[in-house]
Amino acid sequence: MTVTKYSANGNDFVIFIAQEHADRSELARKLCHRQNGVGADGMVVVLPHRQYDFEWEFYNSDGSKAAMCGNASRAVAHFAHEKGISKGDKAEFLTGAGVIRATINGLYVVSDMVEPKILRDDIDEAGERWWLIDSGVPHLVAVRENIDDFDLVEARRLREKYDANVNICRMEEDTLYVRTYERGVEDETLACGTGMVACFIRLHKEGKVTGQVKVHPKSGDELYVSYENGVYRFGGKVTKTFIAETLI
Ligand SMILES: N[C@@H](CCC[C@H](N)C(=O)O)C(=O)O
Repeated sequence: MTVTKYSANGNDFVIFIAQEHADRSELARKLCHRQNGVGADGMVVVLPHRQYDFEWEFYNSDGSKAAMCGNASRAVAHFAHEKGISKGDKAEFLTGAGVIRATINGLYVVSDMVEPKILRDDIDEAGERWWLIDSGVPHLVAVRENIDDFDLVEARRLREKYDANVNICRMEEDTLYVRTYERGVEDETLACGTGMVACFIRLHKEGKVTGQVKVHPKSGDELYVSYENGVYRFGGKVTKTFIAETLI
């Protein structure tokens, strides 16, 4: 099977085309394995769809399925564009969280995110106020002055308790710094798109940001998140790292 490997600012994915839905959890675990497989945070299966350019199945590296992945949405939009699955500079595809519309400009890809849901804004844990936001998948968000000391043991506990990804973020001038412990990878990842967007949403709802901000995930790359005409939008570069013939 031929797979394409992408990195979206350090969040990496194995992508391939299939013709029908199937339970591919075992395959996701194998391909995403860092030593015995290709190695990735997630796996995307591109499937035909009557109405949209395509639809996807998204799997985390532990084989669990997720409704949405912001970074993979940008990587797969680039993949579909290159393969001619989508036409022009736009891609429209169905995820478990709804339809994503992406714009491809060279390696720079912008995704219009699904309408978010604020599930809770009153969670007190570890001396902080957390919001639980569904930006396609559930994210806990805390805003801090310092995000250098991300306690991964505590993040793991919160991830289990709320069945959510866990983010801490800091706003400094016009830049949002974000760190994310990802559900399904069960560790901190170098970037998480829906996590960066969830952090922006909290700050936006609290009136602390307007328009557009630069975002730096742990990888140190620069992306941006914005709110324009009622839509949360998220953009940054993607990297196609290799194409491989897998034997597993
Ligand atoms: N890395 C993703 C999020 C992938 C899904 C998440 N791990 C979950 O299971 O909720 C992103 O860029 O948004």
